[in-house]
Amino acid sequence: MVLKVSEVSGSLDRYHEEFEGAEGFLRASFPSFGETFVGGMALRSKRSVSADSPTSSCGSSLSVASVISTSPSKSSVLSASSVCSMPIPVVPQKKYSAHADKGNIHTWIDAMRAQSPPHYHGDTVEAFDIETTIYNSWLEKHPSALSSFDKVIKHAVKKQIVVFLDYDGTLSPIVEDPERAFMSAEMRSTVKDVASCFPTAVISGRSRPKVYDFVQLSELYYAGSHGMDIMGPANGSDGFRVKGIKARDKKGNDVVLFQPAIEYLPLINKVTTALLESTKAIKGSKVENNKYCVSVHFRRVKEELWEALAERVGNVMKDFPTLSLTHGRKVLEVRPSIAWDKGKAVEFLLKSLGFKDTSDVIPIYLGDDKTDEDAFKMVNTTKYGCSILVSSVVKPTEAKFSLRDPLEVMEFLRRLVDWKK
Ligand SMILES: O=P(O)(O)OC[C@H]1O[C@H](O[C@H]2O[C@H](CO)[C@@H](O)[C@H](O)[C@H]2O)[C@H](O)[C@@H](O)[C@@H]1O
Repeated sequence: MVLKVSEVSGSLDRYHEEFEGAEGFLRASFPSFGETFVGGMALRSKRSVSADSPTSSCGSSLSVASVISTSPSKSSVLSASSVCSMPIPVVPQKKYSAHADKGNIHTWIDAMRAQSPPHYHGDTVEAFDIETTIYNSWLEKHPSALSSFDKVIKHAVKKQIVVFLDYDGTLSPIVEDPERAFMSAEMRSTVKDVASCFPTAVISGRSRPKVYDFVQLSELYYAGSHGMDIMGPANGSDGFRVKGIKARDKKGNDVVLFQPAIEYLPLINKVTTALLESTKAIKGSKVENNKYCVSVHFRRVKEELWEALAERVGNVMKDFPTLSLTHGRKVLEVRPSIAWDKGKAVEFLLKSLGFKDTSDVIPIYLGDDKTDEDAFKMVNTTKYGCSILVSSVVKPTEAKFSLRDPLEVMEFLRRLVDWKK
């Protein structure tokens, strides 16, 4: 059986209706949940192949050599005098849902699946055709940033491009073991070239020192913990509404360190200990402390144990009412309930770079995950902003453009460099 394009488009529209219906239901049932929930297209077949199946790493081995401290507890990059005198900025509180009832647990699990939907590699050539047709129909709404390259750089002659890069799934392929998510030497050298042409920042859910260890390029700006730990340039940051702490990196450069969730540090360490204890019996689970947030990984846990794991996470959360849960690709993330996200980090960095008027700049943001959606939204509010989702499967997204995988990301970045040169 071969479906006509119109029939497939119909399925896609029906899917969107169902997704929106589910989101409406969730909003009604859990008023605060709409802020974090994102659904996704779960095209399932009996013999599906995961979009996130382990990919071999082509990365080089990494050594710990950085301008940034690798110990989350030490601020070795800072000159002591700079740290103490600055007030901790007050960031408005934002409530996410973290109730551990069964309804929510299933919602978390569905939301995690939605971020990593399987490829619909059905049993037949026709099934493959359907998948391709549905993907192509989605591509019409989120065209490839490669085929639309001229559109992306249309205004770039007179404006300054600033590049924002997510790490996992964007610069490095998704792999089973988060400790081995290396980026390739080619990608590193490409990002280095990008940074020699445009201001470039990496914005990751990882802790800042950890993502630095993976990337190993001192010429970039880094925001770790989903933007809650930013090291940016000192120039141009004066006058910014929420000031960072003036500091100096190991090379003697002036930088600004901005950590809006700093007072949550003891709590994050406490919840990490509690999560480690409560999840240790679940085989394959992993708790990763990302300094201002904590990831609980489901990727190596058998699917039949996902509910038990989510339930344990939910039970721990009951003791931490000021923390919230969000989700990503086979991961639940515990974070402070503050109104700060990757979008705010992009805004902060743009202002820190001196772009108070965003119509002077072309921010280009590339990311693959739910938490990148906040950054897409922010970039879309700017006149020339370019938001790019990295995904080889259909996902609901705010991004205007798409790229399939880190290899296409590298090709896109190369074209940016070539265009500049
Ligand atoms: O914002 P990012 O840089 O994309 O970080 C988001 C999370 O990425 C990592 O987890 C994801 O990648 C792992 C390695 O490929 C994969 O095993 C895992 O299933 C993914 O969720 C990282 O380990 C998390 O701490 C980050 O929050």
